[in-house]
Amino acid sequence: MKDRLEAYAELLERYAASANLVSPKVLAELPVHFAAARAYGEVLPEGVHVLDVGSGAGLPAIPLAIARPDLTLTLAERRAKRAAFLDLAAARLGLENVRVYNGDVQQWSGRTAYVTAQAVAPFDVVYRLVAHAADYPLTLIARKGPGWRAEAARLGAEVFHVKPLGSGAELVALRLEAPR
Ligand SMILES: C[S@@+](CC[C@H](N)C(=O)[O-])C[C@H]1O[C@@H](n2cnc3c(N)ncnc32)[C@H](O)[C@@H]1O
Repeated sequence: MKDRLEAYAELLERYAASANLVSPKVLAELPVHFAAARAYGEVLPEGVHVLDVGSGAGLPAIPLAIARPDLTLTLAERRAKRAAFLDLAAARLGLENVRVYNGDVQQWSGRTAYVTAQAVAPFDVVYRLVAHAADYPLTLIARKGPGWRAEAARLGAEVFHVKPLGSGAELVALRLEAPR
């Protein structure tokens, strides 16, 4: 069977323009994005559920689901064409650990203690989107550029993991022990 990451990259290339998925720049840098997605996995314990907010074309959630079949992931994406692509990708890649929620994550009715959100909003804004669904301690993970420390401070969250990803980006994980 073809490598699943390679198959995902081919799907992205095929549907990127028609479904308005990702820019040509992201397509050209896919190996960097796949490496970043693996870094999320380093923070996540065995067997947990993860809510990925604003999954877009599936970064980091699809490569993460491929690398970590022990995780169960909900991919929340409000744009219908992107959600349809996520459904298609999960089916073609045989990702039984992926569920797609097509809607605003503020209406998602599940519960979770692990949230990822890449290129969606500052940490404190993402927290407000998911607070209704949070189990505590709650872990928030994102790839960030400069400025994230102010976001963490606004939230009063503990920063427990920072990993440089190159080009000034860092993988950052925050923990909230109780609701804000
Ligand atoms: C800039 S894209 C980033 C996509 C992907 N995470 C990435 O890193 O390439 C942000 C995505 O978040 C989605 N989004 C923003 N707010 C959302 C919400 N409240 N509920 C669900 N999806 C949301 C948008 O539709 C968009 O597809």
